[in-house]
Amino acid sequence: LQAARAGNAVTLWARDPARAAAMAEARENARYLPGQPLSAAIQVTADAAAAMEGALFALVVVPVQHLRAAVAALPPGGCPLVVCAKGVERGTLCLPLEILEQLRPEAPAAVLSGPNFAHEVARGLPAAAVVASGDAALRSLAGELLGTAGFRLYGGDDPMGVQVGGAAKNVIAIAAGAVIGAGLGENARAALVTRGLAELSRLTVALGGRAETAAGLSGLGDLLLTTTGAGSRNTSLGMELARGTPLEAALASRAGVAEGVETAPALVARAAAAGVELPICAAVAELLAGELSIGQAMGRLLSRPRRDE
Ligand SMILES: NC(=O)C1=CN([C@@H]2O[C@H](COP(=O)(O)OP(=O)(O)OC[C@H]3O[C@@H](n4cnc5c(N)ncnc54)[C@H](OP(=O)(O)O)[C@@H]3O)[C@@H](O)[C@H]2O)C=CC1
Ligand SMILES: O=C(CO)COP(=O)(O)O
Repeated sequence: LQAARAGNAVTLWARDPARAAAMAEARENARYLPGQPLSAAIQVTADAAAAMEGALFALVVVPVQHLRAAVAALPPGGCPLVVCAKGVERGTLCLPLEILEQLRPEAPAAVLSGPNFAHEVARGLPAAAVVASGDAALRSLAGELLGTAGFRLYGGDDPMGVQVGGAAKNVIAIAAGAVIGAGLGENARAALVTRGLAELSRLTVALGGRAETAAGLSGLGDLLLTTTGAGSRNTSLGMELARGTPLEAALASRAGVAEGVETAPALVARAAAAGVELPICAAVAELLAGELSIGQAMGRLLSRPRRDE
């Protein structure tokens, strides 16, 4: 919707032909963005090769645990990819651009991230994001083609920092939701989020990113949105867990993905491999794995003194 609003001819690809046909017919993505009409500039198809033919780039917007399968299913060659997933792949511990690098090593790629609830961007409400890549031509092309006055898109040359921010904020949001759900108050959440930002920054630097990226839109910006926005799937999941809903039931009752769930253990393992301890993210991973009760997790999240805070 934003790409069309910025004046581009857009092809929306969906993997399910029946759903693609329904969207084309209704001119609406009724499942994910109900009530938001698809403008005439948007064509819908289930044919990935047709969607990518002649495209300047493709936005890849699938959850990170499905990114490898989705990209592997794309036709070979094709256009550069701009990935919007926020998380770490379980097993491989890859960040999104690392998955793309393994599958399409020759193709330029970028990551687009920031404080951007999809339903608000879809409505054209003001927002900002960063598009980061080692490929300067791709990041400026994406910025020019997707940015508008109401959707300010900054170019960035620290894709590692941007990816770490997007992954870590989802895990910290589960912790923040748990703190609020447990009735521990706004002071506790602010303390937790600030310490979460310190974890996000440490990991960013350890993986070769820059601390200033952690303080930007894809780090602090998205952390603020996700840990305070009522619409966050990760924060609301944390709230449900704190109120006693079992993880399976909480996941079954929601429509979209909560990336922090699968990302938490992978992020902690990736950090450990880089020699970095992430106490908040580790507590979330152990809570999700059933290794900590909510009470124990709260103790770990809020009581443990940190030498760097
Ligand atoms: N929603 C938001 O506000 C934002 C989300 N993000 C990030 O974007 C990513 C996607 O999130 P979101 O769209 O909300 O997730 P949802 O769970 O709402 O939707 C998942 C989408 O991915 C598709 N999908 C899943 N598996 C595959 C696959 N193997 N091949 C092709 N398509 C697949 C689904 O298609 P189908 O319907 O056919 O199952 C669906 O369109 C996440 O990493 C999230 O963190 C980033 C910024 C904001
Ligand atoms: O990434 C997001 C906003 O920038 C969406 O957050 P949730 O997945 O927690 O809803």
